[in-house]
Amino acid sequence: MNYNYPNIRILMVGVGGIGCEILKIVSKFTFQEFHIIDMDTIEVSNLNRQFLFRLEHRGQSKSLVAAETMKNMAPQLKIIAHFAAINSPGYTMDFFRQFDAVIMALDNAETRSYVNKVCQALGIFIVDAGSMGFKGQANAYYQGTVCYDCYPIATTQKQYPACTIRSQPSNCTHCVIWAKYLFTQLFSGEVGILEVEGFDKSQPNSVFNKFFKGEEMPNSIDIVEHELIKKYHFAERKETLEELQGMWFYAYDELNHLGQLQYDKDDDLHVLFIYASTALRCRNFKIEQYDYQQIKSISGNIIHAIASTNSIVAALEIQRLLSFIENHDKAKYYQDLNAASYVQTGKKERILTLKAAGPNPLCNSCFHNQIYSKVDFQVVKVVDLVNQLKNYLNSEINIVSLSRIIWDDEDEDDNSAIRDKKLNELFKLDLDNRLVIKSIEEKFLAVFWLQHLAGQAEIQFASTKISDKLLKFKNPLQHKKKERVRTQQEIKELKETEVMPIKNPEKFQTAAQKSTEILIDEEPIEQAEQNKKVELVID
Ligand SMILES: Nc1ncnc2c1ncn2[C@@H]1O[C@H](COP(=O)(O)OP(=O)(O)OP(=O)(O)O)[C@@H](O)[C@H]1O
Ligand SMILES: [Zn+2]
Repeated sequence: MNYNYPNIRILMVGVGGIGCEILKIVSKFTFQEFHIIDMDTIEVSNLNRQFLFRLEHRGQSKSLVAAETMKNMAPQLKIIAHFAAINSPGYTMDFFRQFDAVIMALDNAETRSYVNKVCQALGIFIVDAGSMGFKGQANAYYQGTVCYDCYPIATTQKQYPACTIRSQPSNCTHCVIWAKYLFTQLFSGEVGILEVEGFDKSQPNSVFNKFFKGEEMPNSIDIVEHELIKKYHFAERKETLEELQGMWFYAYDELNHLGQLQYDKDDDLHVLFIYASTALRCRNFKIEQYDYQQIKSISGNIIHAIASTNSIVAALEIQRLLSFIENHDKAKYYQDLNAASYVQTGKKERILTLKAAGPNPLCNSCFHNQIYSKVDFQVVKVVDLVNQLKNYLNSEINIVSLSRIIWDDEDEDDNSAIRDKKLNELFKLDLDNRLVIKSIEEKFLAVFWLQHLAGQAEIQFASTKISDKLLKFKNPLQHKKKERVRTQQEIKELKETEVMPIKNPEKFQTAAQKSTEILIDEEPIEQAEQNKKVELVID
């Protein structure tokens, strides 16, 4: 393999299971720069599949260790590591702007959506993959194609009625969910669904009696004499009531001194509390209890990661990245992009690539009119910015930021409260502020990215047109895609295949039911297209 891309700058977000696989694949490649970013540190539980890390790296930064390990494996690959979250201050649009493509190797929807929004605005190509046990998915997004946010994520998590959790549990999972709400109520400072009152948090006995003793339970539990137990070590047998209380009281006391907490499935003390609380509640309601590992898995919504699924979806991401870099036949290329690959390993192995729906016209992440301005937030007033924006867009407007209306042309009273404020009273100085601008009839007009720039008193707007970074790539090896219609046999297989619903299972089903699915074969052609640059228009 000889993949040389001296003009291409890549950002990879997330250096976990999929990220490590990506690095393995690109270890023979050359890029101008390959940035990797992750805010997390290495845990022992990562080692079985994140092969760039060893036991001695425990507690160290994933991105820094990965870059160091790769130095030996791939000295030619210019890796630049960032030990930070991609959505933290400093990683602004100007940081993103330097990249031609972003590889997402993430484990959460929030970050995916954030990266998607920025890349859609800047015309940066994205490949994305996710895995969940034996199932996985890979997608690619670019301006003008369906984007990550176009269709809301279908949640695969089962929902339980609050009354079942509060007072009528009938299986151990209900008790685990209850134990997590108990954790939230006691240690996070948030109001969970339990909303139990009338106990003294500084008195563990009072808390225990409130939650585990009571007429309403089939089996009320009294506090018995017990020794504190600091660690779970009962894998071989069921623990006694004394032992469960020993765990519960130890964990309660420790957690109660730690301040506000969010449940962390990787923290043994948190899990000890959940385990003991679940087991006690199971005894309260005479429910058969799962073992420690099962309870831990349910509490963290853990589906064990499978290295081979990660490796396949990582390969699909790279395949899409290469097809982006090498392909100059744009029309066909877009068609390919509007497709999602579904992977299934394990007993039934399959990789399916299906055409996705087109962009959602109501999605403002990929709304094509994206404008920018950098001004001095300490100098410019809200009213001046709004007036110039109205002029620029030639419309009455309302402005929404993070789902909050901050300006409405029809609401003089509310506007008067902020019109003379400086921008720094409303917006953050060290981040890109993303505002959605609508007409007063609620029609999308633009996505407006507002940044602070000290000393810039004059307001100017810039906007990108659908960019053509694609044509920057000069690789002589190009591909022409040949379409063919699926055979009846293939359609039958598609319908029978179970796929992973990371996103849009409904969409997959409708796509699978369609009989005119298109498969894309690739064959090289030789024809160079002209270089075009990203167009940045400053009015
Ligand atoms: N906002 C973000 N910025 C940078 N990296 C992120 C961000 N959100 C998540 N990540 C990283 O993405 C990676 C995802 O990897 P993976 O799904 O393998 O999760 P993990 O935490 O390593 O493993 P597991 O969750 O299975 O224990 C993690 O290393 C995580 O720190
Ligand atoms: Zn969209």
